[in-house]
Amino acid sequence: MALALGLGSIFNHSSSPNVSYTLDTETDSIRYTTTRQIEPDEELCIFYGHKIWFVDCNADAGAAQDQEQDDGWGGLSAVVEQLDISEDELDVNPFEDGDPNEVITECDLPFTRLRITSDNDEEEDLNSIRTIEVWIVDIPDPRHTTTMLRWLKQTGLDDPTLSHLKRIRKQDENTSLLLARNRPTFPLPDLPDDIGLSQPYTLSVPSTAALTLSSLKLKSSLWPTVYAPRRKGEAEEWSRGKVKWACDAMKTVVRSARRAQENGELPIAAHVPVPFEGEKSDMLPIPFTAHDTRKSLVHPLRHSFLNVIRSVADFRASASRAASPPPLITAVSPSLVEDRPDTPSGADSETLRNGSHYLLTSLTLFSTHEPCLMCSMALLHSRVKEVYYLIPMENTGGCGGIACLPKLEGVNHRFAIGKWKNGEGGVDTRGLDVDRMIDA
Ligand SMILES: C[S@@+](CC[C@H](N)C(=O)[O-])C[C@H]1O[C@@H](n2cnc3c(N)ncnc32)[C@H](O)[C@@H]1O
Repeated sequence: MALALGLGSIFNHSSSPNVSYTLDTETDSIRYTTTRQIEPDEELCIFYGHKIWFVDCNADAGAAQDQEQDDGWGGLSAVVEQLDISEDELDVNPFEDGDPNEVITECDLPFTRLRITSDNDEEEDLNSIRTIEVWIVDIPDPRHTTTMLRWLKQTGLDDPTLSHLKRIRKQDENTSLLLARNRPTFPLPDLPDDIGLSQPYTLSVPSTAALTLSSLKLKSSLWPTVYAPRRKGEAEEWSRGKVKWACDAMKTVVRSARRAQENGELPIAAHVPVPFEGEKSDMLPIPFTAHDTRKSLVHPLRHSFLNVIRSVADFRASASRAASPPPLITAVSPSLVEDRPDTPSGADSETLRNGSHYLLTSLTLFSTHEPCLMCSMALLHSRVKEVYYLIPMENTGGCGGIACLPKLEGVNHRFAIGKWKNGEGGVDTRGLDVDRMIDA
C-alpha cells in the first residue's frame, strides 16, 4: 500500500474524471495528467475505482449505473432505465386462441430450455457404472428356459426393480437366468431340482438402464441391459393452454418490475403463479409476486427471488396458524413485500419458524432476470420445479450465466430452466437497458 502525499490526497473522485495518473517508478512519484481541456474553476477529479466507500456527490446516471453493476451482489441491480411496454401490449397473449390442449412444438415455445442433465452424465466407463448384486443360475439345457421363466413368475421373483435388465443372457453355448436381487432378508427359494441346474451364484450387474449407446455396450458387458434413452426429467411437452399460462405469468413479472421502478426500486421481479390448471393446484392457492427491495430497505439481501420465497413461506406459516391473528400477507398485495424482522418475536415465533413453509416443490417461478448465484442456491433449497427468466445475467447469473447451480454434481435437487425468448408471447425487454447483459 502507498499513500499519496502532497496534492495527491486532495483529488476527489469522479466516475468521469478529468485527471488520470500513472506511477513513475524512476522518481518514486505519481504523475497526474489532465485528460482534456480544463475550464477555469473546474474541479480536478481522479477515478478512485469501482468500490468507493461513500456516496458519490458527482454521480450522474451513467456513473450510478456503473456503481450498481459492481454492487457486490452479483450486479443484479445493473438494469433497466425504462420499462416502456404499454399495458395494452402486455394484455395481448398470442396463445389465447386455439385448442388449449394442442401440444406446442419445441421451436414454437416462447422460451428455450437449458439442458440440466446431459448424456455425458451417463456412466461412460466401466469403473463408473453403478451396480447391484443379483443371483444368477446357469441353465445347461436351453429348452428349460421357458420352464424357468414360468417358475420365476410363480415364485413372485419378477421384481420390477430389475426391469432395466434382461432376464436371460446367452453367451456362446451358455444360457444364464437372472433370478433375483441378492438381499440378505429375502433368501432365494429352492430351485427346481429336476432339470439339472447348477448352483446359483452372485454377480454385479448395472443398477440402471443405459441412456446412451456407448453406455449400453459397457453395461451389457456386465449383463444384458435395457436401452432407455428417454428418461425422467426429460423436457415435458407444453400445451397451448400451459404456454398461455406462462405468458400471463411473465407479463405479471414485467408489470411488477415496472411498478417497482415507478416506486424507485430496481425493476427486478419474481412471480410464482398458482400451478397450471390440473397440475397440483393444491400446492399454492394464490399467486405470489415480489420485486427487489434492496433500495427501499437499504438491505443487500432483499432480492426479488428471496422476497418471493419469503412471502410464500409467510403465507403458508400464517395459513397454518390458528384462525387469528390475521395473516401477515394478503392475497391481494403479495407483491408489496414489507420488511419484517427475520426472527418473529413472542407467540408468533413458534408458528412462524421456518420449517418447510419455504418449499416451492412442484411450483414454477418466472422472473425478469436470471437469479444470481445466491438466489439460485436459495431456489435450489426451495426445491422449485422450474425457473423461467427474461434477461440472462451473463456475468453473475447462477442459472446458466456464470454458473448453472442445478447442474452441479452433488446438488440434492435439480430444477428445469428456460430462457424466455425476448419478444415472444407478448413479453419483451423493449426499453430495458439490457443489451450488454443479454447473451449474444
Ligand atoms: C482522498 S480524500 C479527497 C479529498 C477530500 N475531499 C478532502 O477535502 O480532504 C477522499 C475522501 O473525499 C471524499 N470524496 C472524494 N470524492 C468524493 C465524491 N465524488 N463524492 C463524495 N465524497 C467524495 C470522501 O469522503 C473520501 O473519503
